[in-house]
Amino acid sequence: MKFGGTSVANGEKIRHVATLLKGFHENGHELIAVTSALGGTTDGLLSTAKDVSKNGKVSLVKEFIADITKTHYDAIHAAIDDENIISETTEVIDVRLDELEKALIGICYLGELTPRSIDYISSYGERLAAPIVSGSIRSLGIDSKWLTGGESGIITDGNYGNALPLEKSYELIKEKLSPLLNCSIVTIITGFIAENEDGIITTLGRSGSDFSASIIGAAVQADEIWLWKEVHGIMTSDPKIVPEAKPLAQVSYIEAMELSYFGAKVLHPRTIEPAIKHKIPVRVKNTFEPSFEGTLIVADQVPSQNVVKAVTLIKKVALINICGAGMMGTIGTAARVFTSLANAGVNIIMISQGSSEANMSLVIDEDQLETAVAAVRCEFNRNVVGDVVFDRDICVVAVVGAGMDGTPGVSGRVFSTLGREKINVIMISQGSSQHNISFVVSSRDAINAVRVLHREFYNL
Ligand SMILES: Nc1ncnc2c1ncn2[C@@H]1O[C@H](COP(=O)(O)OP(=O)(O)O)[C@@H](O)[C@H]1O
Ligand SMILES: N[C@@H](CC(=O)OP(=O)(O)O)C(=O)O
Repeated sequence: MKFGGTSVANGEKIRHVATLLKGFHENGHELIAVTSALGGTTDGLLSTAKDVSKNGKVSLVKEFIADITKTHYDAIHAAIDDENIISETTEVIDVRLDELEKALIGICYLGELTPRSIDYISSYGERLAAPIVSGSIRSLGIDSKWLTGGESGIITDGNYGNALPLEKSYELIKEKLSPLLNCSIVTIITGFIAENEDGIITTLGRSGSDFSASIIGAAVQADEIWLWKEVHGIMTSDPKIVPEAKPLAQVSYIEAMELSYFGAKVLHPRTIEPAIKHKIPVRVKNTFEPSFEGTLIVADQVPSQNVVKAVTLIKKVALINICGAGMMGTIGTAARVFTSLANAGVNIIMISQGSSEANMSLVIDEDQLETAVAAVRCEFNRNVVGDVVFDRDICVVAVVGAGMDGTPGVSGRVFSTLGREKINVIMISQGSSQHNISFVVSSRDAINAVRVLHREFYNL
C-alpha cells in the first residue's frame, strides 16, 4: 500500500493512515506500506536547494529549516500519543534535520547543485515522513519499523532524478522484506528514493512513490498493489480541471499507462510496468473515503460503452518546429535530429512529420527546450534544415481508451468538437496502437479543450 503526499500531509492525516493500516493488519492482511513525503515537502526542498545554490544565502537555509522543523514537529505531536515514541521519533527527525541543514549550507558555499546532490536533498522528504508514520502505528499498539528504499533492496542505475531499478532488486527486496511479512509488524518504506550500486541515494522521478510501491509489490508477489490518494481512483479527467469527472471502476494496464504518459498525474508513468510483468492487479483508492472501491487496474481490456476512457492534459511542454525545403527527400534527416537530441539527453514526447517532408514537429519538456534547440542547430548548422523555431506556450491534450482501437469516428468527434469551440489545433499525433489521440493546442485553449472533450464523450 502506498500513501501519497496528500494522504500524509499532516499529523492528523498520518494518524488516519496509521489507523487504516492497523485495521488491515488486524484483519489478517500481511502488508507493507510505502510513504511519500508530507505534501509539499519535496517541492520545498528542491526550490530551497536551487535558490541557495544561486544566491548563497545561509539565512534562507535557516528559515527553511525552521519551517520544515515546525511542520514535522507538529506532525509528530498530532500523529503520536505515546510520550516515549514522541521523543524517540523527535530524536530521529532532529538528526535528519541537522544533516539536511549542513548539506544545504554546503550547497550555499559551493554554489552548485549536481543531479546527485538534488537527489540527496530531495530524499529528506520521505526520510522525515517514514519515522513519523511508523511512530504513529506504534502509538496505536502495532509493532512497526521503517526502512529506506535502498535498505529495502531497491537498487537502481545511476541516472539521478529518474533512476530505474536493476533487475536484481526484485530478488533482493524479496529476500529482505518477505521475512517481515508474516510476522506481527507493519513495515514502512520510504517511497521515491532508492540507491545505486555504490550506496548513493537516487530517486525514481517526481511522484515516484507509486513506482516504489509497484516494484516492492511485484518483488514480494503481493496479491494486489494499492495506491492511496486524495481522489476516488482514476477518473475520466483531472477533477481539478473537470469537476464533474467520474471515477472509473476498472481500466486495463495499457489504458492506465497511456493515461499516465499523457499527463494524468494520478499515476507515476512507470508504475504499471512491474505490475504487468508480475501480473499483479493495482488498485487506486481514496485515503479519505476508504469504503469506496476505487479503480482496479487489470490486464484485460474492460468492455465499456465509452470508447474514450479519459481526457488528459500535459503542461510545461514546448513545441519545436524543424523546417527547410532541403529536408525534402534528404535521407537521414530524421535520424540526425533524433540522434542529436538523444545525445543531448532530450526526451521526445510527441513527433509529427508532414508528408511534404519539409517540416518536422516535436514536443519536449519545457525544461529541455534550450538544450534541444541548441543540439539541432549545432547538428545542421543551417544545412538541410533551414530553421528551428519553438513555442513554449503550448499544452498537449489527449483522449485515451483502448476501445478506440478499430472504432471509427473518434477523431472526427474530437476535432469537430474543437472546431465548434474555435480551438486551433497546432499538431496532431495518433499512435498506431490507436489507444490515444493526442494533439497540441495553445496554453490559453488547453483547459477549455479538456472540458469540451470531456463533455462530448461523457455527456456531462
Ligand atoms: N485522470 C485523473 N484521475 C484522478 N486524478 C487525477 C487525474 N488526472 C490528474 N489527477 C490528479 O492526480 C492527483 C492524485 O492524487 P494525489 O493524492 O495528489 O496523489 P499522490 O499524492 O499519490 O501523488 C489528484 O489531486 C488529481 O487532481
Ligand atoms: N515526494 C515525491 C514522491 C512522491 O511520490 O510524491 P507523491 O506521492 O505526493 O506524488 C514527490 O513529491 O515527487
